Amino acid sequence: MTALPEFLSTWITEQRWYAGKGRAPVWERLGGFDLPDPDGQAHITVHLFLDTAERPLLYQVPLTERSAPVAGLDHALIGSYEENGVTRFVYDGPRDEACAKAILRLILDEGAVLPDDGAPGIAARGHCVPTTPAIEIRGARVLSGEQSNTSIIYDMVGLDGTGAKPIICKVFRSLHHGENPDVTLLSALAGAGSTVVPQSIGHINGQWHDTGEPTGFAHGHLAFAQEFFPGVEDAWRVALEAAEAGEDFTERARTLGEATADVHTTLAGVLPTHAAAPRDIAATIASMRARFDEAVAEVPGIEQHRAALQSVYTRAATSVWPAMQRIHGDFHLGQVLWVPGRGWIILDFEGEPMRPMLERAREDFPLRDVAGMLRSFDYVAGSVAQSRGQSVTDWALAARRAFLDGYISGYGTDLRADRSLLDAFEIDKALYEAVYEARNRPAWLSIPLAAIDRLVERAAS
Ligand SMILES: Nc1ncnc2c1ncn2[C@@H]1O[C@H](COP(=O)(O)OP(=O)(O)O)[C@@H](O)[C@H]1O
Ligand SMILES: O=P(O)(O)O[C@H]1O[C@H](CO)[C@@H](O[C@H]2O[C@H](CO)[C@@H](O)[C@H](O)[C@H]2O)[C@H](O)[C@H]1O
Repeated sequence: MTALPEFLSTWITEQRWYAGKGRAPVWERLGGFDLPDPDGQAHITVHLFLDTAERPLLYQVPLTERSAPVAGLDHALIGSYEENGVTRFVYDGPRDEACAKAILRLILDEGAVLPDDGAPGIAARGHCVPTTPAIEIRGARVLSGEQSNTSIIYDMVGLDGTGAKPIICKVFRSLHHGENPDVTLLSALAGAGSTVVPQSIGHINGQWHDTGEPTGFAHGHLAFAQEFFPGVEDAWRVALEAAEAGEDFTERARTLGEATADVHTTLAGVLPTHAAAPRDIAATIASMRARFDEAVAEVPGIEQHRAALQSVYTRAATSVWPAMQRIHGDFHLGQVLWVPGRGWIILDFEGEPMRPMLERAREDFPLRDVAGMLRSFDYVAGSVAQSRGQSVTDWALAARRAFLDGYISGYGTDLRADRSLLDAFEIDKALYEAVYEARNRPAWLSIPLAAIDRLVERAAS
């Protein structure tokens, strides 16, 4: 395939991971490479397409092309086109086992592939964690459910035929020059022996054309593979069920606080940290003010809090700020799994999807994650009130308190000593959520708006 056919462009714009909804895309191909198919039936190509219609966004689109349709693969068929009188059938790569297997094989074999346009250098290189046992892929399927990327689940078998743990490989759909924090942070945590994240298996690094870079090429992570926990529920579901049943959640909230502190302590031990300089504090306060303006633009009613929030931010600026370090960045109950026999497992260190990737890859304040999880317990109450008309405010308050207790006992700093600083971060997260809900789930907008009212009132008292 040389140019991007219309049917493929339409398909891309319909995918959950396509961010440019509501306008016509303008495509440019910045790179691509072929992966070997051991069966020789499929032509597997990973395309990197840039949409230049507005703010340029680069997408990773693995496809397979076949000369005849494959029985049982209709769900993955995107369309067909003619080339030199021959019809080519185009499939969504991750849903075609040939491509799914080739992606993981590149990681397990630490393979390297050349660009398909003759550009110099390596287009993609797989890296595998040395402790990964010798394993073979038995089957692959795409994870169902809402996702910003595309994850493939692999059933694995040991080379001696014995069972092996399944693997999940996240294929990043939106690509950026530089590190993807999900890979860097989860690899660093797993490498440091943390038991509250999945074990890492490996990742793929890629290179593509970028006239904005001095070398003419950009480099970034294309995919990340890790241990998969089958049949488990995320903490959002576990908490929701407990709240609806009026079940005490404080012990689990406390251990989640401890697990969060464990992640922060480990990250501070293995990756750079630095004391918060006046310019860091000023930049954070400026970003909070910018967030407020963004929220007002999306939800004009928030303007009523302008004066009160000015004093919240002014007061926060004079607080004693903790050191800066790498953090999760978008921490909420949906990012945590409850794994029976193992406990809480924390996932998805990609940071807030609405923040530029460069910002997400910098040191930040751990308070941001604490505030994120506090908001999430409030969301449980908001969701139960909406869906069942049931008030679980006390449940949420107790969970918030227990989470903070667990966090403080593990992290060693009493965050309650200067509650106004933590409140500033919580308000900031609720403003982010107001924008997120206004854009994605207007029916839930009242949840962050009620929290903003409450937090502003408390700050003023
Ligand atoms: N290691 C894992 N084990 C089990 N389920 C997982 C694992 N990693 C991710 N998941 C499931 O996939 C979902 C999406 O993963 P996530 O990392 O949040 O992807 P995305 O960044 O695309 O949203 C999670 O909410 C969880 O349900
Ligand atoms: O897609 P991500 O998981 O990276 O995060 C985005 O979507 C989340 C919703 O799925 C959103 O989280 C908000 O809603 C949750 C309940 O669905 C709640 O638990 C969170 O506390 C709340 O922030 C998240 O903000 C957004 O970045």
